[in-house]
Amino acid sequence: MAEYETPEFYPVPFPDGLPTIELQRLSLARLMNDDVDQARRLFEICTREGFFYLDLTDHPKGLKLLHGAHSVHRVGQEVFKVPMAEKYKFEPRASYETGLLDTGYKELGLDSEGNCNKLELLNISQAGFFSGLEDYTLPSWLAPQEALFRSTLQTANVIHNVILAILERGLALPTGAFTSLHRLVDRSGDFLRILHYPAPKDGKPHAHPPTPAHRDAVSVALLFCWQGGLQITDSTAPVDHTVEEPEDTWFFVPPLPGHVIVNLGLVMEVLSGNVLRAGKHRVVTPPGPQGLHDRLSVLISARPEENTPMRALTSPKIPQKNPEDDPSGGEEVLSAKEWGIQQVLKTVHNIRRQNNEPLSQ
Ligand SMILES: O=C(O)CCC(=O)C(=O)O
Ligand SMILES: [Fe+2]
Repeated sequence: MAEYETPEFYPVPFPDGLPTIELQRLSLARLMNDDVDQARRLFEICTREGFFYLDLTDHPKGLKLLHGAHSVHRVGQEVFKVPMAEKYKFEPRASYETGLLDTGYKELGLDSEGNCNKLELLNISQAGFFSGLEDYTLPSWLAPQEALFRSTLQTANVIHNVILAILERGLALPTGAFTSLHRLVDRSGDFLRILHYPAPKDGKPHAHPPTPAHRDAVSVALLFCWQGGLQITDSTAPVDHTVEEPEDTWFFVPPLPGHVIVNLGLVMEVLSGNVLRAGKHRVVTPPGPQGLHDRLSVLISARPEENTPMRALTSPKIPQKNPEDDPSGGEEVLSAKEWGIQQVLKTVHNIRRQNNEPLSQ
């Protein structure tokens, strides 16, 4: 068995016979070695489904990230056991309701005893550690993991930027057009997130997906998971949730050992004038007997520096809006921070609506 394999994270195999999608597999080593064909495939995927598997086992940076994610998984197995009252003390930023969900604890569903029964998140802020602009202190039950979180965020930032550099070349943008907006030290909403989906107590799948259909309000997301549950859709239903995607348009993306699932976020749609596409996805209760086990995932996402104007960049490959087509004189351009808060709030409200909970809590 290869040293990066972690069979203990896979309590039950992914069941056969389910609708699954075979995402393309790209190689980190080939992307990092400027392999032209591999870069072309990456660009094409990002103009279509916006989801792919990235093999991390063929490059030292990839192996480093993989080991980091495994260690974070082990941390996740322990830290969610901390009493709820302690977890609530690790607060999200106090802007609007949720801020950018880049730091702090958040649960999305409680049982009658006040314990989380659906989904809880721990967010660790990259800017908190690296921007030098804040005094970022983790609660005592997370503080021993600071070095692990720092090194995992740092390695992920390198890989985010490998992908962003390929996308800026594909769009014929000047070198640095994307990467200079995603520096490790920027003030941004970048985060490392541990997600915990407790297994339903009655053993039956949740009536509603614990994470409903959405696209991430980020630039690039790196998702590690070990249980099934992640699904993507080929439905063209609008993302405003006025129309539900038909059930038969959802396909499972099974976890693949040694690989991270990469998905492009909505920021890249905006900056590329919709040439690049963010992948719509959701997370349902893990299928079959996997549903009897808690699900943990680790998500490491890059966002642009918080003052970045959220509008299309200029390039011959990016269709430019003609101001004469817009009698209102153009929409207000939000900063990455304002825009991100709006997007996160939409997703959180959608979860609450689905759970029949009041919208502000
Ligand atoms: O837990 C997962 O597998 C995905 C979570 C997700 O989509 C998100 O937090 O945006
Ligand atoms: Fe997501």
